[in-house]
Amino acid sequence: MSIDIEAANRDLGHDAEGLVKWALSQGLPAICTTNFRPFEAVILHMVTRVQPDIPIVWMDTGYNTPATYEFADSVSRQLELNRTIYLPLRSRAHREAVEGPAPALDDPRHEAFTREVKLEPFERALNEMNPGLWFTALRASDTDNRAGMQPISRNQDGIIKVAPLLHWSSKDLYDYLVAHDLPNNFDYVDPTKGEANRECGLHLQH
Ligand SMILES: Nc1ncnc2c1ncn2[C@@H]1O[C@H](COP(=O)(O)OS(=O)(=O)O)[C@@H](OP(=O)(O)O)[C@H]1O
Repeated sequence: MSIDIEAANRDLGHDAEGLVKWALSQGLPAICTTNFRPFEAVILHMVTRVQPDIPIVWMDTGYNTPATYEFADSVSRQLELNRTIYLPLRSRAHREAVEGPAPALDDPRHEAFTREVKLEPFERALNEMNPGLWFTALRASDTDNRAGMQPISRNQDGIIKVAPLLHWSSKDLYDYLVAHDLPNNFDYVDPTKGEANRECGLHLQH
């Protein structure tokens, strides 16, 4: 039976938990990516309530704050996440010894840096896990590109990408954390993005 994405977007577009249940009932191998940015416990809690052992994929660029590493471990323990970490092929120490600190956004080396620390590890994760369904916590307010998205789409790899929280506000996310007694992490930076309302390329290419 073919999957009717259009009907699901129409019927469930603003119902985050309904989207998660609909997606996981399609019988496809699923993953959820996370970077442990602010409010990330919401998506992690929501997907694991329906499928406790769903693979959680984190590309650790090597450039997270100590608070993000602590948060990643404590929320993984609290939710008993089935987490797999994908690391770049070269360590941060190695890269910095020969190339120096992370290049700024306007540095011509920035694109290669992003490919090395985030895109290649993600493509390796896709090759190894071969998911048919991919949950992310993208939000319409993140970037102009995301403002034009639907919560469910099929990406260029043929994977059904689901963003259950696409239409949620920060207040909605905050209220969910409080209601479920979940932690938060605001001490977060991503050297591939520089600014929060930028795309690093992961969601433009996949
Ligand atoms: N490092 C890393 N590891 C795993 N997953 C990651 C990573 N970076 C981005 N993502 C996925 O992309 C979602 C949006 O993240 P960002 O806007 O912060 O960054 S990006 O520009 O898309 O890379 C992000 O959404 P969240 O689910 O909110 O984490 C993830 O699904």
